Amino acid sequence: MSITRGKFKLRVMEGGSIDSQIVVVLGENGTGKTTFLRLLAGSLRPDRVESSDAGMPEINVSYKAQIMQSVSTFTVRTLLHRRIPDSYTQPQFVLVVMEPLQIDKLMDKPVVKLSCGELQRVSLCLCLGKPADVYLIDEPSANLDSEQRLAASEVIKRFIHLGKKTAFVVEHDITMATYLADRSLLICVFDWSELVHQLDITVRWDPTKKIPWINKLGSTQDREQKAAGSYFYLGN
Ligand SMILES: Nc1ncnc2c1ncn2[C@@H]1O[C@H](COP(=O)(O)OP(=O)(O)OP(=O)(O)O)[C@@H](O)[C@H]1O
Repeated sequence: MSITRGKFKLRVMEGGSIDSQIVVVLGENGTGKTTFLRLLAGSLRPDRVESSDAGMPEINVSYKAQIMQSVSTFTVRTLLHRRIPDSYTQPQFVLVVMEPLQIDKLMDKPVVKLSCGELQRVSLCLCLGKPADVYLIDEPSANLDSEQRLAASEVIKRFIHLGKKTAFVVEHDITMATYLADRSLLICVFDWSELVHQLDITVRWDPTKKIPWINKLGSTQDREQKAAGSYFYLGN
């Protein structure tokens, strides 16, 4: 499937994941990691879906956004009670998630007064507290100090493995990413212009398939594009 947002285009190829697996999504800023997670979460719709995706199963997901904001005047306790009423009192969830994230210290604070790091811990708790098969966690280490980053990694790892769930985690902190990853997925920008020069090929836009297409070596199109110095021609 693919999605276009302004000048940015992300193409996602078919893949798979298994239970008890954490897939860490890596890539430079702006390469589309959040866009990929939001596609999986269903909060963004692809503008093109290949036929092989047609049988994609409906997945029950829980998503933690990268940018968290809250103007809620509720206390953390009220928020947990409203959003994850079953999980937040469940002994195993308390032990595996809430205690290591030190949520008990935040219970009586109004959400609007939480620091960014505190809000991050509460957001992670809310995400994991929602029953789901796949957890989509965007930058859980942002705003956390090194001790809390370690705690957050352990929480995610134990929760996903114990519950035999699947997680896709976007992470820039390489220590945390290495610790978390059962598997890694690199989202990259493919620099065609560099590659076509190295291979001495030319590429044109195929209007029917709506993809870039490599010209046959020595063909009229290939020779014309080389003569014009236009190795990678995508039209106007
Ligand atoms: N609403 C939008 N309209 C136009 N372009 C957008 C929109 N949202 C995102 N983009 C662009 O899509 C590209 C991918 O954004 P995305 O947030 O998915 O990247 P990212 O890999 O998560 O980045 P980061 O590591 O900085 O969080 C960026 O170039 C961004 O500017």
